[in-house]
Amino acid sequence: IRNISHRICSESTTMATPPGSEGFPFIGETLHFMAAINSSKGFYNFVQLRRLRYGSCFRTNIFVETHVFVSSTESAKAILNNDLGKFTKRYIRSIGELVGHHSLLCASRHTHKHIRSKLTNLFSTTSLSMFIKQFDELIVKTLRGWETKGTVIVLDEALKITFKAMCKTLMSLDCEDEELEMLEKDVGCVCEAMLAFPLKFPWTRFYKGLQGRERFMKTLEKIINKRRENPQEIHEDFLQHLLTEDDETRPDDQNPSSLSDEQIKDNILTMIIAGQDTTASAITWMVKYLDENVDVLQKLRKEHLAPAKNAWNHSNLTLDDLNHMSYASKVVKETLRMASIVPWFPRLALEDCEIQGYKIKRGWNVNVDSRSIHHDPTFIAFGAGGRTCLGMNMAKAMMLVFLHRLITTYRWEVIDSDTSVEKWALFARLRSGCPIQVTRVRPNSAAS
Ligand code: HEM
Repeated sequence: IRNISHRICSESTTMATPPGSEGFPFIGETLHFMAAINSSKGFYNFVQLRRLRYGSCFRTNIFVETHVFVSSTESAKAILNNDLGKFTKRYIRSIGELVGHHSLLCASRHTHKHIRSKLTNLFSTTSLSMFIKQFDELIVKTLRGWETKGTVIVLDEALKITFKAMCKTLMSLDCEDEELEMLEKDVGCVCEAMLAFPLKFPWTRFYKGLQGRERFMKTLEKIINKRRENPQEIHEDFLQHLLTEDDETRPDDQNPSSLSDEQIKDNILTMIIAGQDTTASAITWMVKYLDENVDVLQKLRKEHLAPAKNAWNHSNLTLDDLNHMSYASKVVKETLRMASIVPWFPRLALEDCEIQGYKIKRGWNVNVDSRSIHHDPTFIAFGAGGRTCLGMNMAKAMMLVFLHRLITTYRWEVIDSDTSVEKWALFARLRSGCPIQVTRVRPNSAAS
């Protein structure tokens, strides 16, 4: 990797730029990109076609900017590790406006480091253990409700569950809290606008996303104000940790280590978006893949229904239980590889440099094409380097808890095997939502 890093750094003026098409004057290949987003193959199809045509490093022009896509594992790791500080993360402008400029996803390198250090504290083993218990209770309750339904749309259910789980752990919001439903709708508007053309007219998807963001922020402000007015109330959640640290070190300008309200709010929204949609999509693909791989499902059932594992079914799951689910962990990993939920990781070149023998100019977007890389055994489902996913253990825990409770409570059959993906979705989501017919496995499990 170090060698590749050096190659990435060594600058040359005689080198060719990566192969590819600049498309039409001014708009480049934006229309092709939008057409892919609006098709059942999804926006990754745009990348895949060009990778096949031009190879593992190619160039295109979308939204009036040059984008390079890289799919060699070594170059990808060097870019993500960013040892030489040549790259910074950058999302397309519309995403920046929607999640907010203080979001971890968009902050400048220096601010990112500061915000990330504050948020990393929240993802401790203690908070993960508490999260697993809460998530398990939520799953058991939800699965109980499936029996009367017969047919369920896995994606819809998983989106509801992961949203509730994130809101509980971030802000202690429970199902009966009136804010929960409002926030869910608002976050939905924001997510749907992530890939929209950034036009601000009242009828556009982008505008509706911005309005969703505004409403979300107002609700969050109310929650924050209520907590400040009632400091005696005890809350064990991420928001409280951030606020307490903030309040204790006030005033902000005298203590640059505290996060401002704007930073806290943008990052609460970011963590919901980063954690809800991704994990729900991964759970849905996992159910589909298992339905298609009967041998794997049988082996999994053996692991989870063995009498020695009865303890898993009669009390809440713990972090230690999840650590002993060895075969299920492999299923989770393989699902993440095959589904490639985050299909590419966007970066910005801060200086002229070289990748795979091609010249990259300062200001170009350099995207790591993770979906292609996932067909290499050393895959990177949660990224690498200083931007590695903060919630990766949380996400894997959610998938394992869901998997255990599902296979020990129900047998299922996928009733629509269509593999088309949802239009406009930033993360790879099944268009059908994966409808399944469920039948109870045994009446004595924890979900009964
Ligand atoms: C299956 C579920 C998930 C997948 C596949 C996933 C994947 C990723 C990937 C690939 C990145 C790095 C992107 C890049 O380098 O450009 C990332 C970043 C991030 N993820 Fe996740 N993630 C998942 C769940 C979660 C959860 C549950 C959270 C909880 C809050 C979370 C929070 C974040 C945050 C905050 C970042 C930004 C980190 C930074 O820029 O420093 N993710 N995720």
